[in-house]
Amino acid sequence: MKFVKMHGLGNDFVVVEGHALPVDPGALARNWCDRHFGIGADGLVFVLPSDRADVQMRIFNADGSEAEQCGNAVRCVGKYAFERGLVRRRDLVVETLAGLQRIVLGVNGSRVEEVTVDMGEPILEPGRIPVALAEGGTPSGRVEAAGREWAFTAVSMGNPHAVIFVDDVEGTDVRGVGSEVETNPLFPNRVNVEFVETLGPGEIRLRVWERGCGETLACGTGACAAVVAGVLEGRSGRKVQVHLPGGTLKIEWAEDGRVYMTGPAVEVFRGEIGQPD
Ligand SMILES: N[C@@H](CCC[C@H](N)C(=O)O)C(=O)O
Repeated sequence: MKFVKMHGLGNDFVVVEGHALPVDPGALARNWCDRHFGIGADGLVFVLPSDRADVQMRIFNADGSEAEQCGNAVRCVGKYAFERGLVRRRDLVVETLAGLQRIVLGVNGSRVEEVTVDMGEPILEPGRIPVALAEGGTPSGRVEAAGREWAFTAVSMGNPHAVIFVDDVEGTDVRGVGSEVETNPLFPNRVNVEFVETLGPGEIRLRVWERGCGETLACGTGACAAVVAGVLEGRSGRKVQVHLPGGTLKIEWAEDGRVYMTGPAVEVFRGEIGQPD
C-alpha cells in the first residue's frame, strides 16, 4: 500500500488514499504508527471519496481507536487533495465524522504552505461533549489525578477535550496527569487533555496529552478547545497565538460563533508498506 508521511507542527500522520476503509483500520493504525516496528506516527489518516464534500477524512489514533476529528490532519488532507489534483480549487470541504469542514488553502506556486480551517462551533453541552457534569452554565468541574484535584473546562470540537489551566506548563507532569484524566470515568469516551499557561490575552503556551496516542508536539482541536475555555473562563481573548512544542497555531473564536484555525501542513516522505504479518 502506498502512503505519504505528513505532519502539522510535528503532530505526524501516515496518510493513505483509497476508495473505502480497509477491513481492520484500527489494527493497521496500531502496526503502522508504531515508532519501532512500523512507520511511526501519532495517527493513520485515510483520504476517501465523499458524496457530500470534496473528500472524506477518517483518522485512527496510534492505539487503533477512531477519532471524530483532527485539526492538524484536516490541514494535511487539504494539502494532499490539492497537490495531487483531487481538488483544483483553493477552498474545499472535507467530510469528517464530526461534520463538514470548510478549508482555505494558502498556496505558493503549486505548493500548499498554510491552511485555514473553519472548525465549526464548539459544543458545550455536557451530554454532547460527553462529560458527566450537570447541564447548564460553563461545563467546568474538578477531576482527581496524580494525587490532587485539577479544575477543568470541558469542550468538544467534534472530539472531547478537558482544558486545565496551570502556572507553569513546562513543569507540569503532562504524562502523569494526562493519562489519568484521559481514562477518568467522568469522560465516557475518554478525553484529550490540554495544559494551558496564559502568557497574555492573545498568547498561550499549550501541551496536550492526546486520547489514544499520548503527548504530541501539537493538537489542532486541542488548541481550539484551549482558546474556547480561555474565553469562557475569562483568561484569554478570542484571537490567540497558541505556542505548542512543535510550533505556533493561530486560533480565533470569531463573533459568528465558529472557531478558525490557521497553521502549516508538511509532507515529509512517501513510501510503500505491506500488510503486517
Ligand atoms: N491531534 C489531533 C487530534 C487527534 C485525535 C485525538 N487524539 C482524539 O482521539 O480525539 C488534532 O490536531 O486535533
